[in-house]
Amino acid sequence: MTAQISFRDLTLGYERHPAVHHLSGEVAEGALLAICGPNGAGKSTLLKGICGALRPQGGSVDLHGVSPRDIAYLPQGAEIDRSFPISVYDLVSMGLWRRAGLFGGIGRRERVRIEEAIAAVGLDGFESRPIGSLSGGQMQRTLFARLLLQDARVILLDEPFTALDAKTTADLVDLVGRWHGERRTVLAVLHDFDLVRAAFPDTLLLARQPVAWGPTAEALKAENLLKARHMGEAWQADAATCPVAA
Ligand SMILES: Nc1ncnc2c1ncn2[C@@H]1O[C@H](COP(=O)(O)OP(=O)(O)OP(=O)(O)O)[C@@H](O)[C@H]1O
Repeated sequence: MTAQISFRDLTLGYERHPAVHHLSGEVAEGALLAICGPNGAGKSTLLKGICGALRPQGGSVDLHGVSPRDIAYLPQGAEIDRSFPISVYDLVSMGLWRRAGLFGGIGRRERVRIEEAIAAVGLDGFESRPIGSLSGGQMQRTLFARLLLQDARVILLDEPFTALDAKTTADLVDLVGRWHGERRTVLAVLHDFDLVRAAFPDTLLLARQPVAWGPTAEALKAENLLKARHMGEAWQADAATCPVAA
C-alpha cells in the first residue's frame, strides 16, 4: 500500500480543547474512506487538519508530497456563503483557478470543461442562475461540478449528502465512485450508515479518539457503534480536560 495521508499521534483542537486526539494511521492512495462518529466527535476538525485550515496541537499529518493547497475540500453546507452574487457558471469555473489564475485565462478549452462539468452534475440550463436562487440539492450539484474541475488527488467532503433527495444523492455518490475509479483519495464525513455500507469500502469510526478503522463492515459493527456512543456521552461531562494538550 502506498500511503497518501499519514497521521502520527495527531491532536487537533481549538485553544486548549482537543477535538481529535491520539490519531495514528495511514490512508492509502486511492482509498475511499468514510469518517463516522457521533456529533462533536471531531470529524469536521479532522478534515480541517488535513487541508491545513487547522494546525496540529500535537503530532502531525503527512500528505506525502501533496500540498494542502492541492486538496479539494467541500465544507459542511452551513459554512458556505450563498449570499455572494455569483452565477452557477462562475462558481463552477473557480474550480479551474489553480490552473487558469483568478482573472482571465479561461479560453475555449476551459469553457468546454466548465460546460462538461455542469452537464455531468445534471445542471444544464442553470449556468446563469445566481447561486442564491438554487435549491439545496442544486447548490450541492454546483459544488460537485467545481470539485470535478479541481482535478485534485485528495478530496475531502464534509457531510456532502445531508438533506439531499435520493436521486441527487445517488447521482453525487456516482461521482464519488468515479473519483475512486480514477484512484483519487476520497474522505467523506457521513452519518448515514446504510449509505456508508453500500458505497464506502473503508471507515474510520471516530469519537475524538479512533474507535475503529478498517473495512466498513468490521468498523461499523454494533459493538464499535456502542463504544463510540458511550465515548461521545462521556466527553460531554468533562470536555475541557485533556492530558495531551494541557
Ligand atoms: N471553531 C471552533 N471553536 C471552538 N470549538 C470548536 C470549533 N469548531 C468545533 N469545535 C468543537 O470541537 C469539537 C468537534 O467538533 P467537530 O465539528 O469536529 O465535530 P463533528 O464530529 O464534525 O460533529 P457533527 O457531526 O456535529 O458535525 C466539538 O466539541 C465542537 O464544539
